[in-house]
Amino acid sequence: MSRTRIKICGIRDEQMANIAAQAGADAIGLVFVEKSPRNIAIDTARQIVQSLPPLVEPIGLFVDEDADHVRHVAEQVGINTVQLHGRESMDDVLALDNLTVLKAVTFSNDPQKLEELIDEWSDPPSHLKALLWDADASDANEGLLGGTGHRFDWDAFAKLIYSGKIDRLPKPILAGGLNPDNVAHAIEIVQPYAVDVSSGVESSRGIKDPDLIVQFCEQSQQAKCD
Ligand SMILES: O=C(O)c1ccccc1NCC(=O)[C@H](O)[C@H](O)COP(=O)(O)O
Repeated sequence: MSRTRIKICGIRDEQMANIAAQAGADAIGLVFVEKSPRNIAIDTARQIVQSLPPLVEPIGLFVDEDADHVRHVAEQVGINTVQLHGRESMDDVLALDNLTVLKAVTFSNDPQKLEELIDEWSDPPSHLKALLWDADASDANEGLLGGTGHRFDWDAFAKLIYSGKIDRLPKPILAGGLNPDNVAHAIEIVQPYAVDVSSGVESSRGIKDPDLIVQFCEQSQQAKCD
């Protein structure tokens, strides 16, 4: 039986980072997107990274930034893994081959859009380790492409996984609209490599709630995995 990894995104201070780590999070997300309510400064991010216990991965999140900027921030903060959460292409990923990359993609029920997505991300380079599947929320939240609490059709996604059509894609991380009440059910349906949450563990926009983080991790850990 394998274990579903947990990423808590949009951490903004050391205390919350350590609550997440203590609760069992494998990774925390640090958002470098100016118009996000979860955006943090480089100095704050560096302090959070330095305060983390070993074996908890800090992940820097960017939207449509050029490679030099991403590399510069990663170096300043001391992170080795980045999440590209905009409309980045395979070429953008290839330009970051000194980093581990997670690429966010939008799940669509439209077969043609799915085919295009599969074509684009099949046979990835070795530093592209996972695709983070999120809901299409481009109209919501001031145009932000993530952290909106929107979910997508998990049953359709599970069917796609079991069809074998995305076997040549990087490992799937399930995101979008997860919270402590639905994460165990989502894991049981989809059996993703990892789950990712932001607004589902917040008491208000951009403000993380320690109790919800703990509940989210407990529920994820208790879910039945294949
Ligand atoms: O978190 C943000 O503010 C954000 C801003 C711009 C692009 C992406 C962003 N977050 C991406 C994440 O990894 C979220 O955890 C993911 O979209 C799920 O969000 P939620 O539905 O709120 O759990």
